[in-house]
Amino acid sequence: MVVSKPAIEQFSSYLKNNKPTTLFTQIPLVDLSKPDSKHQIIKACEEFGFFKVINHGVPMESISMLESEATKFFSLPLCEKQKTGQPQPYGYGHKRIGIHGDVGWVEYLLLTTNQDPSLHSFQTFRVALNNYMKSVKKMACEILEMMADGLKIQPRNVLSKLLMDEESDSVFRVNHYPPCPNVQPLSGNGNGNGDVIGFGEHTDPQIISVLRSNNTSGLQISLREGSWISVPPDQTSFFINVGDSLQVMTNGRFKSVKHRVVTNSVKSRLSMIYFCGPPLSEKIAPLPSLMRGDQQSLYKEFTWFEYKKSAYNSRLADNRLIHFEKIAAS
Ligand SMILES: C=C1C[C@]23C[C@@]1(O)CC[C@H]2[C@@]12CC[C@H](O)[C@@](C)(C(=O)O1)[C@H]2[C@@H]3C(=O)O
Ligand SMILES: O=C(O)CCC(=O)C(=O)O
Ligand SMILES: [Fe+2]
Repeated sequence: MVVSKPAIEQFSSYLKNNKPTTLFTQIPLVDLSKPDSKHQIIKACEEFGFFKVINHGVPMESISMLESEATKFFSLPLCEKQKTGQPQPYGYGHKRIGIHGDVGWVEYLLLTTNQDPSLHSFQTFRVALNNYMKSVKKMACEILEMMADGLKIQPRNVLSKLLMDEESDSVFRVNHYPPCPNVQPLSGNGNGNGDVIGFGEHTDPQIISVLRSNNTSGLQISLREGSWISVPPDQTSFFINVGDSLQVMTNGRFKSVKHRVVTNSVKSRLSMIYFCGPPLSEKIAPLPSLMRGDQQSLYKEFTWFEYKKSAYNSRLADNRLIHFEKIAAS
């Protein structure tokens, strides 16, 4: 993969001014087999918009099968990978993320979770993917139901039903970050690895995102006060991001988490992410059962279709929700 030097220098100087901290902050850990996990989920969503999940019930075998198929795919010659189509937005992409000039040290495959035609010439990959997605979707629904319980809202499938809907607009992404030789080493940046951005800072537009990666570091999340912390990788666990849609559905009680990926100079990183999206026609608004007394919505009314359209017209680092906020009356 070739990235022009000016682009790399641009990233290096960006990172110099956005150094991650190594504060003693711990990533919230939720053990799904514990009876109090619903309370831990709520706390983590309120404080970080992010948490790690163990005892998730996704068989290690289906994770490893997908990882191995994805690794095989990314080691194919470029022309083979391009048979899955140009990312519009679905298909194989490298370096360019979206269509508005964002770039990263990454190649990826972006797919719909329905019968995506992109993988028709990669049957074993498709089988491994379907198998994996089935278990991950089940876990995501369980987490969304625990969230409803923790928020004390009824019915408990108020969020998970959006994923179960046949029309659910969920997306699946596999990212491969090849090792990236350091161009301009930075001292003391706290992450001990590359200086180049693999995937620029952003929030995910959907409800939640369910991420699994191999044991290579790179993912960082932004804390509320603006500092960045590195997420220690754990290939046996999953990481959950609160997306913009869940921020709106909780009327700002949960905040979508800003995150990014920096490259590693020695090891490659492989991540697979299930972005849990509602049906396109779904109205994204604060859940009525969460609104107390005369509490007002912080957001204008919109559908997922409207939000997605606007989001896909934005740059990665943009604040996408700002266009949908109500102007506070003074
Ligand atoms: C620059 C962009 C890539 C993105 C669409 C967008 O215009 C802004 C949101 C981006 C994002 C981030 C989370 C997911 O990776 C993604 C698939 C999504 O739903 O929103 C990507 C989009 C993409 O890669 O096309
Ligand atoms: O690859 C990763 O670890 C995270 C990528 C990401 O945030 C995304 O694809 O939206
Ligand atoms: Fe993301």
